Amino acid sequence: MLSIKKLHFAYSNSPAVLSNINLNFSTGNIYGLFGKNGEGKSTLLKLMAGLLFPMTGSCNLHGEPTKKRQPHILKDVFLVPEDFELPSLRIGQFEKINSSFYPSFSKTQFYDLLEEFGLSPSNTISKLSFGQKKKVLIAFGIATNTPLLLMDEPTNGLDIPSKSQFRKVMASAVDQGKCIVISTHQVRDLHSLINHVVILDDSKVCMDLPLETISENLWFGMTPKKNLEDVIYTESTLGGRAILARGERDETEIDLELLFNGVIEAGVKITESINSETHA
Ligand SMILES: Nc1ncnc2c1ncn2[C@@H]1O[C@H](COP(=O)(O)OP(=O)(O)OP(=O)(O)O)[C@@H](O)[C@H]1O
Repeated sequence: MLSIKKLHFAYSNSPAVLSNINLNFSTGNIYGLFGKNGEGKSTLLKLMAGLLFPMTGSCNLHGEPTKKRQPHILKDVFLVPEDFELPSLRIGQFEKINSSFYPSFSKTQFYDLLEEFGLSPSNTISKLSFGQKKKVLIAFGIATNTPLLLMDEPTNGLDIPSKSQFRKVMASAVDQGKCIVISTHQVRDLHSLINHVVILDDSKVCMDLPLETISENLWFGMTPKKNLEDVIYTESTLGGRAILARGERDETEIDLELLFNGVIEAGVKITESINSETHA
């Protein structure tokens, strides 16, 4: 669906934010996009949405460059940004004005989602809190039913019950015709939601794998492994020492936070370990 090839991007004369990025995003998947602060996650999402343009390389949706901003391409992508300004309108008015850009927009779905989030179409947006405004955008984004839905830190500003609501709402929004990409630092908010991990580090993609491949090849746990040679990365936690090790075909639940820290600290060892297993 969306294909990024040899993409380079820098802001004016600054060093490259993204360098030689190659990624493919396909329908039926929910991608988790992770990276440290300033690694270029928001920049990548904006490039995907056609809001920024690659310096070299390409970013194509349905084979056409998003940078051309053609209406028949833009109708198929919606970005829920991290920071935003919304007009001082009632939610219902906002919906009437903006829904016309998205042919598959469902007003019923939007209103149902608003209700789920405890909001009403008669609410005035400027009188809402940041978290409530974010809920309006999340609900609107899902209701656009665009084949590509991009979300930048969607759970930032949401309270604890709303984070569970977010997971529930997202799970109901997934279908085989959609591709969803969610960038976040709140990895626990994506628990059991994503099925593919993309990690950016040092301007590059350092992991791009389905969760299935990760769980087949890596072992996550708290108990010390007998065979210390298998251990790739460890870190202290309140409950003891968390361990990331080479898999033994006994699948364990993926700890996304441990995976992220492990990839940043011991990336090559992890990639080599997965490659050697998958090529065995
Ligand atoms: N408009 C801009 N002009 C110049 N530099 C920018 C601009 N926006 C972002 N940057 C720089 O580009 C780099 C990547 O920023 P970006 O916001 O994409 O990172 P991020 O991974 O989303 O970060 P975070 O996790 O902190 O949200 C950072 O070094 C940032 O300072």
